[in-house]
Amino acid sequence: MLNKKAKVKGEILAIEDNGLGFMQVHKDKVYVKQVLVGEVVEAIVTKKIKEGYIADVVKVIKPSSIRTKVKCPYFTRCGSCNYLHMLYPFELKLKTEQVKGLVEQYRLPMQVHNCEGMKEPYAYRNKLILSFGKSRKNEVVSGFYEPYSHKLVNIGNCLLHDKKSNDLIAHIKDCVKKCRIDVYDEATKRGFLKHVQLRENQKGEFLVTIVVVDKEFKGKKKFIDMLLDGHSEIVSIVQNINNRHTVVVLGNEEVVLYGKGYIEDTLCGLTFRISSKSFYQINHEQCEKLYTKALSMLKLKGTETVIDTYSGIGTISLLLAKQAKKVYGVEINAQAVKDANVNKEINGIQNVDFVCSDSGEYMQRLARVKQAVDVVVMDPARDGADKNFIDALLTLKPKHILYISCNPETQMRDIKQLNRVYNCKTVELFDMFPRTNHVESIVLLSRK
Ligand SMILES: C[S@@+](CC[C@H](N)C(=O)[O-])C[C@H]1O[C@@H](n2cnc3c(N)ncnc32)[C@H](O)[C@@H]1O
Repeated sequence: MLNKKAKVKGEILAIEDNGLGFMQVHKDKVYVKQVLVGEVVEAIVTKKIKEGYIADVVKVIKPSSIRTKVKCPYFTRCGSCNYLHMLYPFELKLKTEQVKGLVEQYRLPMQVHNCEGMKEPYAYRNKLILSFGKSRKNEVVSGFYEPYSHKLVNIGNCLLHDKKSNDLIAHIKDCVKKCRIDVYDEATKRGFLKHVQLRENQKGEFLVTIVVVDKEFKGKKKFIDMLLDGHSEIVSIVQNINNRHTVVVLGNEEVVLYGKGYIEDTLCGLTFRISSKSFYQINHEQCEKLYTKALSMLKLKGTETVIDTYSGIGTISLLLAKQAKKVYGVEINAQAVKDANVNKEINGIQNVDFVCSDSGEYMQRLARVKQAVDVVVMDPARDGADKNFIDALLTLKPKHILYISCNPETQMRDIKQLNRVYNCKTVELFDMFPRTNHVESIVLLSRK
């Protein structure tokens, strides 16, 4: 049993899927931030978790040869990146090895291909959420959260965002201060401004979403005028109202304060409208590679009916439409479905229908009427698919299932259940989130 602030010393035996280095200290498991396999380190315990303890590294006694100088001044505190201290080729290798480990753990007969990285693995994020809060001294703090904590780290430039985003963050912070906007304090649950979400398209245009606790926005005009002054890259500003005291960033209600309330982006040759509440892949370059690979893996003939589940704003559905007879996109977020229907119009595509539904329930409905389905594409959130969904797949038995995931752990868990009916040969990995412990993965399952 270790106390908080206990000093521990030892060798890092593995890097876990969550990016933390594993160290055994007598009977205790200690997970150390920002270390590498084989390193001998001294660390200080900061938190007790179910599996053991979280610790911060104090001194690297024996550094790894793949350790590199970190270029970010916030790295030791901020929770956005966790692999900045590792040479990038080794990050790709680690991600590949970790997925191989999962495949072995679930005893799946699959070959894991090397993770496809970026040439320049920085400045790729097209979305960011700047959170606001107060320090103990009651000063305004704005930035990203520390990992495993609700403490905010005051961020200046972030390496994962381009110069335009970083400049806009600085400008927004300045406007908040100058307009004396009351920021939200998590401790007292008081204050007005919680977060600002930025979304950028390929043209460098921004949709700015201001998340506040109330519809009444005192000093709104002055704030908006100041935000826009000299910043023509802001094409729209939306006020999002979130008065729930939870970790969920966006509320349901929105008011458009400036512009159209959305931005448009081009991806794989199509145009997509994106609203603040809709999902859109955060790495444009890698997303194009991912979608291109996904489509080529399916080898559609043009005669198939495809169900694209967890379809977001319809990106995959609309790309698939060119190669299939009919596509149905299924998405739970009503705003995303609205965007998807507009995207269908913008791109002049007719053979796609979008349905607002829970994907598991939708699939169950198809299973009850024994609907013939050729192909199911699934791209769920990190939790993976639920029992309803997997059971329906096993009843419907489509010829192919293409499973895209941002969490290979839940993806392999789900594939294990499908494996008695489906063959799966390869796992394709794309580094959608360089310098973090996350990776995107695709598996094609073909009925035995
Ligand atoms: C990882 S995103 C993928 C979106 C889209 N395929 C893309 O590539 O842009 C997952 C999507 O699933 C949606 N979603 C989450 N739970 C769902 C559910 N139970 N049923 C249907 N959609 C769901 C989310 O709103 C989100 O749009």
